[in-house]
Order: sequence, then structure tokens, then C-alpha cells
Amino acid sequence: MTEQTLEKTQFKWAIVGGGQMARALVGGMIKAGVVSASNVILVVPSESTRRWWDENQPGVQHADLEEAVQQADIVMLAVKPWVIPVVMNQAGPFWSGKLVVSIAAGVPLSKLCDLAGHGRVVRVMPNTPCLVGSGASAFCGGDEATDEDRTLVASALEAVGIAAEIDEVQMDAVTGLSGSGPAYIYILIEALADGGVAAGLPRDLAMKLATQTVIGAGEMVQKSGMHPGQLKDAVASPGGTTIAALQTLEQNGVRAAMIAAVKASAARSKELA
Ligand SMILES: NC(=O)C1=CN([C@@H]2O[C@H](COP(=O)(O)OP(=O)(O)OC[C@H]3O[C@@H](n4cnc5c(N)ncnc54)[C@H](OP(=O)(O)O)[C@@H]3O)[C@@H](O)[C@H]2O)C=CC1
Ligand SMILES: O=C(O)[C@@H]1CCC=N1
Repeated sequence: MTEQTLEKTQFKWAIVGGGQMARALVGGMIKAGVVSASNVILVVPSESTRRWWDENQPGVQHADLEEAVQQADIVMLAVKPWVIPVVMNQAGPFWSGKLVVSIAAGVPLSKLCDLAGHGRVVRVMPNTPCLVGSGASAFCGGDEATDEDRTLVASALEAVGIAAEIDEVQMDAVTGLSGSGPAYIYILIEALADGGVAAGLPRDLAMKLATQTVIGAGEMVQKSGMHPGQLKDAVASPGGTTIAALQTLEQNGVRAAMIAAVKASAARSKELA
């Protein structure tokens, strides 16, 4: 572990909300050594969620909101977008001096800064593969977020995947693509496996092949530097099986469906603002 990482592990992070995304992001950060479980102070209302954290991330602390915000250096808001004003108003006097990191979809920096009473805020759109170190995140900083704050958030996100600093106007599009995107790919994997079963494969083998095919294709795009269209052409032999399948996909509007899905999620993100 580098000296810089060691320093980072000394920050106290309050995590407000302990649901799916907090489990993935904070779980990934703990696994990567960006933060130690004992420096995580969790704020969640339900006993069942507290128990989940104790069982899966032993060592995390629990506190009520005001106490957690006061003790923390960095406060990550991982509640639903409409709960953001509730918690930020509730801890009203304690935001001063804290780096606030929000992962809520649709909630703009202007609103977050307004609620915090300062501009030392970073808005992040992560995704759940952060849990396994393969996240795709984007972030943008408020007007009082320092270079050090941005670097700290970027390196926390980079420890669990890739991270890009963007202009806030791009945040809805990022939400539509990589924020919501894992769900599109999960139904694709499920559907591929269903296809395999329909064609006669046992379910577990079909699922294994479908999953590895998606991972392998993604890695090919990432590592070959080739355009996906070129890689697609290399699979489709003239008069062969793949081109027959591709024709069916085009007839069923798969490309249009994917584009529409990303746009629908981005539009919903804009609406949440
Ligand atoms: N899920 C995803 O893939 C992604 C989600 N996000 C964003 O992350 C945020 C959280 O989403 P997600 O994790 O999916 O949602 P979940 O519903 O899984 O988690 C929400 C959490 O908020 C907690 N909570 C509710 N009210 C309060 C409160 N007043 N004080 C403290 N905690 C509270 C809940 O507690 P309890 O468990 O006790 O009920 C729960 O742990 C959202 O803003 C979403 O837009 C961003 C990117 C991807
Ligand atoms: O569905 C949602 O609203 C959240 C934001 C991006 C992914 N999940």
C-alpha cells in the first residue's frame, strides 16, 4: 500500500444510506483498501440493513445522522434522490467543513450546494460493478471542491473501476448509459441464457456461457482497440450462423431499443432534478 493510500484510509467516511449502491461502492472501496471498515460510519434506519453491514463488512460503525456527519471528514449521500433534502436539512448545522459526495441520480450540484450551505460537494454517478472492481463512474465538482477533493474522489472511484471527470450537463447521459447500464446487460445475459436453454442447453451451462460471452466481448472491445463493428464482422462468416442471427436482431430493433433505453433513463434522471 502506498503512503498516499495509507493517508486516505485515515479519513472518516460517513455513509448515509446502506442499500444496493452503498453496498457495491463502499464494499468495493473497503476491498480495495481505500478506506478501512473501522473508518466507515453508517447511517441507516433499519435494523436489517445494519445487520447486513455487520455481517458483510465487520468493523463498520453505526451512528445517527448528526453524530455521523460531525465525526466524518467525508459524507457520502447514498439515499434515494427524494430523501436527499430530508437528510441534508436534518443535519443542517453540521455540513460546514465536510466534503459532501452525492451519488443520487438527478440531484444537481446547485441543489446539493444549497442544502450543504457551501460548494465543497462532488456529484458522482457510479454503478454496481464497483463491488467487483469493475465500476464505471463519472463525477463533477461544486465550485468549492478543491483539486485535492476531486483527486481524492477520483482515486476512490478508480480503486473500484474507471472514473471520468465530466461537465455536469453530461450527468443525465452518464446515468442513462453506465449508471443504469448494468441492468440492461443483466437482462441481456438472462435472455441469452434463455436462448441457450430454448436451443437445448442445461440452464447452468447456458448461464455460464452467456456470462462469459458478455465479459469476453467487452474485453475484446477494451483490449483490441478495434471498433465493435469490426469485431462483429469478424464473427459473422459469409452465409453463416451469426449473420442469420444478426438479421433477426436488426428486425427486432435491438439497436433502437438500446438507444431508447439510455435516453429513457437520462430523461428520467433529468426529471428527478
Ligand atoms: N442502485 C444503483 O445501481 C445505483 C444507484 N444510484 C443512486 O444511489 C442512491 C441509492 O440507491 P440504491 O442504493 O439503489 O437504493 P436503496 O433503496 O437500495 O438504498 C437506499 C438506502 O437509503 C436508506 N435510507 C432511507 N431513508 C434514510 C434516511 N432518512 N436516512 C438514512 N438512510 C436512509 C435505506 O435504509 P434501509 O436499508 O434501512 O431502508 C437504504 O439503505 C440513489 O440516489 C440512486 O439514484 C446511483 C448509481 C447506481
Ligand atoms: O435506477 C436508478 O434510479 C438508479 C440510478 C442509476 C441506477 N440506478
